[in-house]
Amino acid sequence: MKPIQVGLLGIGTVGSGTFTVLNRNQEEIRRRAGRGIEISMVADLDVERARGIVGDRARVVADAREVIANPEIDIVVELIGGYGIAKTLVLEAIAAGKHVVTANKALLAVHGTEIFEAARAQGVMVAFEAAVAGGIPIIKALREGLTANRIEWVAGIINGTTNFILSEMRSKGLDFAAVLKQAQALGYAEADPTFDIEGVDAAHKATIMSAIAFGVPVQFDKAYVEGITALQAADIRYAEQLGYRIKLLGITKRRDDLATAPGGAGGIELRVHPTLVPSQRLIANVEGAMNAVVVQGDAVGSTLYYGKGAGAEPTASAVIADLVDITRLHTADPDHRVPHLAFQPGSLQDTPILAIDEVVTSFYLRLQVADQAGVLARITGILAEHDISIDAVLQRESAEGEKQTDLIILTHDTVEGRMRAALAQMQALPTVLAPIVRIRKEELK
Ligand SMILES: NC(=O)C1=CN([C@@H]2O[C@H](COP(=O)(O)OP(=O)(O)OC[C@H]3O[C@@H](n4cnc5c(N)ncnc54)[C@H](O)[C@@H]3O)[C@@H](O)[C@H]2O)C=CC1
Ligand SMILES: N[C@@H](CC=O)C(=O)O
Ligand code: NA
Repeated sequence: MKPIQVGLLGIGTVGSGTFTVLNRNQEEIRRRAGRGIEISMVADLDVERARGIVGDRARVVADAREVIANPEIDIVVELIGGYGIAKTLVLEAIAAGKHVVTANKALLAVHGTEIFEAARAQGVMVAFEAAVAGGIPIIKALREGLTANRIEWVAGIINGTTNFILSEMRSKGLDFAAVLKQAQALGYAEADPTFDIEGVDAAHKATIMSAIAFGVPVQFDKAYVEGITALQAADIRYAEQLGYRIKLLGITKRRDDLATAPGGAGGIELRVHPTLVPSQRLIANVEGAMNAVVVQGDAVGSTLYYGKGAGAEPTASAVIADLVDITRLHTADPDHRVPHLAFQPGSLQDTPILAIDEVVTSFYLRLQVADQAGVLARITGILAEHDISIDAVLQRESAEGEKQTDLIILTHDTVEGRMRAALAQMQALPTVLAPIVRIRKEELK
């Protein structure tokens, strides 16, 4: 049988990895897919560079629409990125009856509903394993392997660039900007690296996982997003002393307590922020550009998925897995395929994504305070007034003659809105000398 014909849109980091791996493992992949898979056409604005990569093994064009218009092409792989031209091209490919594979989490987190609906109407598949945690088969796990479970929460290190930065800062004491440059040179960072360091990329991925885990539409606009740019070396050190590591986590959690409250509609937490995690947890020890995702299901308990979340060949591994899935399934009745978001389209629910004030976590607080009697009592008094209980307190030994000190407080779980009110009151105290640092903390049990 003639190999299935693939057209690649964009042959940068992931595109070139896909081309290389598909060629290198061609025979093995054919034996698995039951049919050869061949990239016969490539579109990239930089035609010369693209030709340098593919040689005479595929036709290279500058205009992606030539690929989409080619009736010989069965699957279009979008590896351009972003919400702009990529969206137009994906929708045009679907309209032309092509199956689509994409690594573009930004596109799916923001426009997924429209794209999946267009694909359903056309009877084609949109596959996106590479969009979340690169080479880790987390979409496969959530959508298929864990399908028996009522998923309770998902938490993960899902941005390699920021994990690389945090690891290098902690272990080598390196400077933020220098490590970011290294991450860019290694091909981990997004075209616009603010997406990485401000938590946006992780929020795109968390949004997709949330939709699949809980059967709700993708709603990136409702995600709470906080990156690592405000993180200070002092807090990484204090966290370590207290037995914690700071990781940028993407978290999505079902709030059954709200569903069972009188008149409660339930709710879903969807958030990305720096998080203190106990150092003994496996996920706290995930270093460098590696990713890891913990999924808590009611039947299976806790499962952990670990691997490379970025880079050319790890991401290509996921792109090619999707190509194999489509090769195996494209002749199947569309109703017999795995639904895009794991739940049948008519069974998605409109459970609300909660505002950050409604989220429940524990907290790490660092207050720079005047080193004088009664300060600690006043602060703990404010926390008590807001019904926030304290788990641990650490006070830095002040040097001879020093008039200020650092007070570190770990709290038990509380609703964020309550903490916000307490922080405002503490910040107004004349004995609190600098903006209070607050970092959320998760036990991940
Ligand atoms: N780099 C990584 O480790 C990972 C990337 N991704 C995603 O994969 C996608 C691709 O990322 P990279 O390969 O890193 O990007 P890249 O910037 O290395 O490659 C993009 C390629 O698209 C080409 N391009 C731009 N506009 C085009 C157009 N209109 N028509 C044809 N070609 C065009 C560029 O010339 C470039 O060669 C993005 O959505 C990214 O978020 C996902 C997982 C990991
Ligand atoms: N920029 C992303 C690339 C993969 O999605 C990351 O650093 O994880
Ligand atoms: Na993946």
